[in-house]
Amino acid sequence: MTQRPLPDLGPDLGPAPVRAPDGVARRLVVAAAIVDDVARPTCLLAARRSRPAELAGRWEFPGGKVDPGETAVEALHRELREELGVTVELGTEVTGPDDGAWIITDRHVLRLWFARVADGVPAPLVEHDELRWLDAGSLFSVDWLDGDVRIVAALEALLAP
Ligand SMILES: Nc1nc2c([nH]c(=O)n2[C@H]2C[C@H](O)[C@@H](COP(=O)(O)OP(=O)(O)OP(=O)(O)O)O2)c(=O)[nH]1
Repeated sequence: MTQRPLPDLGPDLGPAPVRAPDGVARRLVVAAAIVDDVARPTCLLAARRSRPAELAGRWEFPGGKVDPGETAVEALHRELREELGVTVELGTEVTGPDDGAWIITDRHVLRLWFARVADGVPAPLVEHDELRWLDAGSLFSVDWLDGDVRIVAALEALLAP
């Protein structure tokens, strides 16, 4: 994925904005498709947001924004430690159609990696109030954030029955 750092974008965009193929500068968000087995995944861990109010109740991939001075992978490990209390081993990146990433909102672009829990038991510590393992047949039994729907559809094809 090509990521061109952009200067002087204003305080609201925060650090590390990237310009997506549509020319819009967005904040980079990193997240994990946590699965039971990165080599042959059969189920995926979904997380229900508890905040902010406009996103509460919607489901997403655990993760968050990259902080200044962090690499994307460092940010992902930090977010998963903070949000779920786990350490993970990363698998391959789930690349998307937008310079290898996924445009998820008009302000955010997502990079997503497969991951397996290496230590700890995932718990909804902050930002989430429920976690759920979904198999291929139940992937759409939860109300995913709008931007995630096409990503989940792509993952559906990658989950073994
Ligand atoms: N983490 C995550 N965010 C997503 C997904 N899909 C999606 O549209 N988003 C949006 C929701 C938020 O507007 C934005 C990510 O913000 P965030 O609140 O998770 O970031 P953060 O943990 O760093 O939170 P904060 O420090 O800014 O409060 O991207 C997803 O699958 N995972």
